Amino acid sequence: MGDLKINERLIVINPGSTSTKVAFFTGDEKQWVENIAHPADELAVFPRVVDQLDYRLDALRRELHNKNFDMSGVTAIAARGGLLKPVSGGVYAVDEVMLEDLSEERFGQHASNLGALLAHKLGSPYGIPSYIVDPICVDELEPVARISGLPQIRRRSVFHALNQKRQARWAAQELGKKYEEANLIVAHLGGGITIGAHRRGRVVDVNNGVDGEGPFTPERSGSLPAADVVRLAFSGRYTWEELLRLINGRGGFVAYLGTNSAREVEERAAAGDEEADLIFTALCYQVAREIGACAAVLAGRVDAVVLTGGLAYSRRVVEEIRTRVGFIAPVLVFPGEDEMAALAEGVLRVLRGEEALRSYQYEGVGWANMEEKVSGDN
Ligand SMILES: Nc1ncnc2c1ncn2[C@@H]1O[C@H](COP(=O)(O)OP(=O)(O)O)[C@@H](O)[C@H]1O
Ligand SMILES: CCCC(=O)OP(=O)(O)O
Repeated sequence: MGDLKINERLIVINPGSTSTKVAFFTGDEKQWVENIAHPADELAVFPRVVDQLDYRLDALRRELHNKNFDMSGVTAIAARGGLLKPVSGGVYAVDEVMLEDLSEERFGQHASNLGALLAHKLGSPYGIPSYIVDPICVDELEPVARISGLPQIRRRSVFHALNQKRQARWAAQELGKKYEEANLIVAHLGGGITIGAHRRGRVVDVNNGVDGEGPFTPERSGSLPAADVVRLAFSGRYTWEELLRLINGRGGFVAYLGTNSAREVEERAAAGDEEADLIFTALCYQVAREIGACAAVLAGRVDAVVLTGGLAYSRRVVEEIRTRVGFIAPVLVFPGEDEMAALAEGVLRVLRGEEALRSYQYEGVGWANMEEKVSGDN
């Protein structure tokens, strides 16, 4: 008998704030990936993120058409998952309830909300099923981690679940353990920064990466003294939108130094710019402090600290963090991220029967009372 292996054919869709990435996989092999740029002036005409749907769909269809791509043989579409109700990590079939929540932006605005909507619009005319994998709303917080300090404000879990869980699996493998057996602290260090305490396969605490929790980042403010935020909000100097934009988009390096490029800040610091040097050090310091907090969450039983995302390419970032947290556990460095591969791998695990498919409409964790509209401003 010949070694007959039929590979799954997957389209992967990942909408970001200024581009939509699309890739084609046969099995685990990435055949091609394209980054469709969406210029700021073209996006500016859409009041809400969800209003960009048809515009991005046209661009996606154009790209596939230009490639003479044949949709008929596609097994499944994997898409980045956005702000939905809180759910456990895993792979979810795109269903009507999910599509409705996203169309109405019921849990907030984020470019990743468009993933499932685009996948469904692209695939359903051909009967191709769509899935999301470890969406940014993965919420595995323990009850104690949900307490903010004010009953009116509930902590929620919004983080780079897709990349964190993928890198955590790699780290566990390197340690000779299963993800479900390991205690890990994973720091995703990109334009946004989230740091999660992974206890035996569940992220029991993590800073909310879009609502201003945790370290500051190349373009986000991170946690701020609450009373000062109130003073700023009522100073008359900023509109609601401007203030939210300072927290998310125009904070961090952008606010202090006018750039969101950590690479540029590092170069400026190396060339003798003292302000750049201080701010760069402060980012690493805040990341280390958050990692320390996660070590306490895990009661000190930590198998490894994992650094990932674009900033983990920087030797200085890694060394500054390692110097402060190396006493906790070995520091493993997996620079960058490959969300397209992570999405494909998740759907393949389900198609191959290695992981159970989850249902969005029948699943949900956390908050008993979801009547208030959550955030919605990012
Ligand atoms: N070699 C490097 N040295 C320092 N910073 C880097 C390096 N490579 C990428 N970065 C920084 O990483 C950040 C982007 O991280 P990335 O994970 O790609 O972001 P995003 O969240 O946009 O996907 C940028 O600030 C970029 O300057
Ligand atoms: C915090 C999770 C979502 C997020 O902010 O992703 P990006 O950093 O890629 O914008």
